[in-house]
Amino acid sequence: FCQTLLHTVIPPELRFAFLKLFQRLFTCFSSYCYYEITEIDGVNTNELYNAVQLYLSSSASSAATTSNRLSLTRGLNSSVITFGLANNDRLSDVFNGVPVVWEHIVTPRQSQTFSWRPLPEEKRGFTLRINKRDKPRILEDYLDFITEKANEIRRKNQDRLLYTNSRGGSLDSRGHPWESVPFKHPSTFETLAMDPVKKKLIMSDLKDFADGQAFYRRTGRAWKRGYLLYGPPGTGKSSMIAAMANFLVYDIYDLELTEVNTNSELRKLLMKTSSKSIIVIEDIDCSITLTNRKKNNGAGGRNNDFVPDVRSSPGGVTPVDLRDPEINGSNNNSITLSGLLNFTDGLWSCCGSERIFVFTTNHIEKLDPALLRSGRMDMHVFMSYCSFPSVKILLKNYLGCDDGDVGEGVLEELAAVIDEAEMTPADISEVLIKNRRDNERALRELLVALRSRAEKNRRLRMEAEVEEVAEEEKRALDSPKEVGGVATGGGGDDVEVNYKKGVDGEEDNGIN
Ligand SMILES: Nc1ncnc2c1ncn2[C@@H]1O[C@H](COP(=O)(O)OP(=O)(O)OP(=O)(O)O)[C@@H](O)[C@H]1O
Ligand SMILES: [Mg+2]
Repeated sequence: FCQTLLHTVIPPELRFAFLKLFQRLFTCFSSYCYYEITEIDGVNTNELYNAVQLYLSSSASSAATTSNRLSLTRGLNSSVITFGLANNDRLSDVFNGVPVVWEHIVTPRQSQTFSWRPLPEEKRGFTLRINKRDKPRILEDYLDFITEKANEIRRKNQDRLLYTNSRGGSLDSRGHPWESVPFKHPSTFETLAMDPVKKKLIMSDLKDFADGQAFYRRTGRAWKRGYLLYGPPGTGKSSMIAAMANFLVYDIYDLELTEVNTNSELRKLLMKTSSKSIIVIEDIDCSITLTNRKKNNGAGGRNNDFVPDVRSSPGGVTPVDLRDPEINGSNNNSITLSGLLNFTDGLWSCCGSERIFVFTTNHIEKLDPALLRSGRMDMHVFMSYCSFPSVKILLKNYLGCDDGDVGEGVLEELAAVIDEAEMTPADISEVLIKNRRDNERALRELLVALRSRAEKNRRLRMEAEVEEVAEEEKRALDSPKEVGGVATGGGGDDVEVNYKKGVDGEEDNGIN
């Protein structure tokens, strides 16, 4: 109305000045402030515009039931469809109890101004309207909140990625040492068969970690956490990593140590990982060989060195043998234990933040104590053979059987035999998958498998006991009589651990 009045009453040469004056007056008397966030800021893309668009998409999706017109988009690398504000539409929002209004304004671009890159034909922008008296109280916090929320949505909308360094040290066209594929592993904590108490403990630990930015800053600790998963093959170590990634919505970096030749290469790989990620070294005892630290101490060489395993190196050739004292002098041409430890908790480990390191092994007793000492791997998680609570989870996953669906007798029999059978969740899954069309048959077959495995274990144990007694008798006959009753300490430095025991040989509940 005002503009029409302006056009008819005011002469053209005075119109612009009048318009300016009118706008000033309007701003003075209006109780609102207006902020324009344009899509293109000069020639650059305005990050804030993208952030607002994403942030409003979450509000728009909830308004989808009431609004007639919304825009829909699906980003590159994403399987999620996002809602958005349609052109020249409005949306109300409330932040800290303060109402604000967003308007999406799209106007045709007047004339193509000179630019190094082609500009879109439309000028797009958001206008934020805030009450003047609320502005100092919320504006900055609100924009920070929007940026943070947008990052979170962006991450959730994008498929997570599984990275690998299987290309060796070579870089891609963007100078990146990691290759990636979309990560779509379906394992979750719900499907993971393990002791529910242990599971809850791990989940709350992960949650505390993800929410712990303030805690880590306050205590001066790098925002990272280390997990060591150990146990027999097929007990769910890799499945647990996938469940962790799905739970936290993190990317995974699967580090193939045999492809890394030097400590500096390892450091570069670390520097190229993003935050909110899980860095995994699987089967750490197989991918590298640990030289005996104590033995090397006297030799003058560096004592805490891993050597890439000859068997797993391409062509069976070890890049540099650190056990050779002549080569041992330089630490630049091979990967060492100290390099690996620096990787996990040295100064370099905190470039970036919110990262989880996970090592897995079938043989914890083969690992260097330096890797196991407290503070290095924050949590040692023992993945055990299938227990009674775990088998119930598998029955639910594979057969859809809840507690009430399985007869009391069958449950009792399962409980009686499961521990002695020492079957892994992978073994039990196989039996259940094969018979999944017929629940009764599946349970029958499972009991048969468990009983036969338990019987086999019993026999093996008895044979071992007989053998041990025979060995002891033989030793007693062979050894000269002990004088003075002083026993000498035997054995090496190795810490003896079996799957039922913790690192120190004490009874272990599976989590240290
Ligand atoms: N705890 C578990 N819960 C559910 N499924 C499991 C579990 N453990 C193993 N499985 C099943 O067995 C298969 C192999 O498990 P997974 O690869 O996680 O074992 P692993 O401990 O990593 O073995 P390895 O030590 O050989 O790497 C998985 O595909 C999964 O279906
Ligand atoms: Mg595995």
